Amino acid sequence: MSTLQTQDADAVPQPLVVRTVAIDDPGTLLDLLPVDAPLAWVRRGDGLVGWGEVLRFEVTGPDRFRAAESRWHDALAHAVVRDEVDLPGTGPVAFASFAFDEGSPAGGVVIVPRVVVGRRGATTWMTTIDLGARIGTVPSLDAAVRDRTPVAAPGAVTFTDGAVPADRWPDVIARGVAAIRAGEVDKVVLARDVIAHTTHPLDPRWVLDRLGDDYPSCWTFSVDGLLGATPELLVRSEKGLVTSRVLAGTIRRTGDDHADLARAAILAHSSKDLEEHEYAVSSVADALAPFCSSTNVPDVPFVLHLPNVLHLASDVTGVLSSAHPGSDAALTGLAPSSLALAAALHPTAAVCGTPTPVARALIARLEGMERGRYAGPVGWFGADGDGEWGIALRCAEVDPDNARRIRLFAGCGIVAASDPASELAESEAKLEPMRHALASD
Ligand SMILES: C=C(O[C@H]1C=CC=C(C(=O)O)[C@@H]1O)C(=O)O
Repeated sequence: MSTLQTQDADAVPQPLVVRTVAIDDPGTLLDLLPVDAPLAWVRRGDGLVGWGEVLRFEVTGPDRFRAAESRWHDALAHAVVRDEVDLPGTGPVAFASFAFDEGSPAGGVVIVPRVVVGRRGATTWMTTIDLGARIGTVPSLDAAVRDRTPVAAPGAVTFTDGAVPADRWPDVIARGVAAIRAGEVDKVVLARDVIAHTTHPLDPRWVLDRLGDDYPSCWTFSVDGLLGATPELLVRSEKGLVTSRVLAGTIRRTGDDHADLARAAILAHSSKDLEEHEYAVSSVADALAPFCSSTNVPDVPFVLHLPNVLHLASDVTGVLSSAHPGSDAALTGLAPSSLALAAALHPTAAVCGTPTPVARALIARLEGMERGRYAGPVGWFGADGDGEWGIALRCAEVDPDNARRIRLFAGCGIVAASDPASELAESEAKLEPMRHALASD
């Protein structure tokens, strides 16, 4: 496991100096972002945006979540914090995203921004984070965003095959179905990628603005070149309450509202989709149970309507028990952080399969693609460990060496009754948000 941070490792670590103040309504959060390395976690206009980099930790391997958490604790150990708002997302905040696979070179990255602007309902705030300085006055937001360059369109976009060409992907699915019918696994989630080539280097804000407008019920995120709008919340942990929005089971929308209502009814009664969904819900409920004194797992999913697809969805909730046997929390008396919960939940059967270890091995054998940070946890956490982590879906990764090259991802849950051609069509529907967000019209 390796970690890396922007501070000189041999130097005496300087304390973080953090100040949060209430500010007047700054308008749309995403509109505040700079072109370089924007950070975002926004849904329905609420959430956090950030920029600048006070600290950066890079982690790899099976221990990547724990390593990230311990670096964050170290950074906070001597922090000087003045928080005049005291809400989730105020005070010290770090954004992070992690690879799906423990062996992935993508590992994970934690970024502590210089400036965070947040909104929760009618309350808006700004946090400034620095190293080693004394708490001073907070610069005005106007000063912080004065020299923003206008958002630029990417120009014409062409798409080429990713690791597995689209016309060969149904074979991959067929092999997954065969493995299920042979009794190897109950469910496996298989994914593909597509490469977008833009005329101009991508301005991430172009994509984020469009995703935020088109998919307001999703969590629009941006962390270190990974951009997307995910409908799936891996876990939110806030003052002892945990929530997870589990999705699995999908049908494409037609564009005709009347026809889509009929499709919603078909989805809600599809035994293939209900089976796919049940595996995902169980994986989340089972992973949360050891941490919770009580959980609420809906018996029946609801249908989530997105502009491109309809999903079967279940909101699983729980109350954290402060100390479960055998845990760090049992020793410390502290509840697990949101990142510890995300680590315990990942990978759910919405992105991996059932049983998890066999599905993971099957993905490695069949998929023919390095997932990178696609399908991994992405989100933010604060000094008290509370935070929100989505599953990085409906997303794309900008090539760090070529901002005209962007990798888009989509995957599908496969069960015994899955049809390869239908799954290819479903993956196209899941690519639609990013394809559209990249278009210049
Ligand atoms: C793996 C993806 O979606 C998951 C989440 C919702 C529905 C899914 C499905 O119906 O297959 C997938 O489990 C993806 O969008 O890349």
